Amino acid sequence: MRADAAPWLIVPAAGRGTRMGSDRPKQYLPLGERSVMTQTLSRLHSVWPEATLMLCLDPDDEWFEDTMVPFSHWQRVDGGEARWQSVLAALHAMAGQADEEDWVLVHDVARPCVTASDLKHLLAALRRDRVGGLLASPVTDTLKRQDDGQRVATTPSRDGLWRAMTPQGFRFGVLRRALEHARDGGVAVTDEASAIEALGLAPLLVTGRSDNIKITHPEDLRFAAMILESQREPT
Ligand SMILES: Nc1ccn([C@@H]2O[C@H](COP(=O)(O)OP(=O)(O)OP(=O)(O)O)[C@@H](O)[C@H]2O)c(=O)n1
Ligand SMILES: C[C@](O)(CO)[C@H](O)COP(=O)(O)O
Repeated sequence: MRADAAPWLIVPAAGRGTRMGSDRPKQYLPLGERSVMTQTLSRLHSVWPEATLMLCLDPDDEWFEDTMVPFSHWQRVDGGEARWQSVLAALHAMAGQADEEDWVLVHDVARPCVTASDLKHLLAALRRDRVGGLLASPVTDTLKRQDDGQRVATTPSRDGLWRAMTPQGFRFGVLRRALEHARDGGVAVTDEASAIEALGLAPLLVTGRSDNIKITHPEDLRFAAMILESQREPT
């Protein structure tokens, strides 16, 4: 792969959106004039139009058919029960096509507000690094740990704590090894970075905008619409 080549893109979109509680998986809900999925794919495409996209979908997905995928090169992959299984399925589908050293960026379909400038900044930082890493934002709230009920047990320090976001980017070979290692060891991982950490490596934290939110609950959808509107304004 050329040093400035586009990364591979994996978009896990096989979730069912249970916390959203809508009539369809949240990636198919309208967001402005598009669906959440089309908005997210368009943001990625605006930076890497020539990239190959691996799009993980629920094998029983009934909603995808009308979705506009802006990429010329893309493949549909059957997702798994958990997010990490969807990502691992995509990596397995890339075997024989990707080189061990190729960069792979994994981005949640549920994060439609990621900006082009954060995407470019992330990849540039990863290319200077030996491990890889993720967009993240320092925690700004005071944190509480609950007791056995719903009362405060302690107030842990937020010093050094970050919110993990996506994209998360690693080289193809190490990311596949990390997720297979997590699978074989029964390690519960909710993102790619935690699988890499379980190999004993330390992913790089790349500061990203805090408005790269993950749509999880109904109010997040309204919030995402406002963020997209605000991002149209010159900053
Ligand atoms: N088996 C799964 C589960 C999740 N995802 C994807 O992983 C991302 C983060 O997951 P989350 O926000 O938790 O989405 P859902 O699983 O859809 O939501 P919920 O947990 O509320 O059901 C989403 O882009 C989702 O589509 C996936 O590809 N495969
Ligand atoms: C990958 C992620 O978006 C980073 O914050 C997050 O871990 C996904 O978690 P979820 O439990 O699948 O929503």
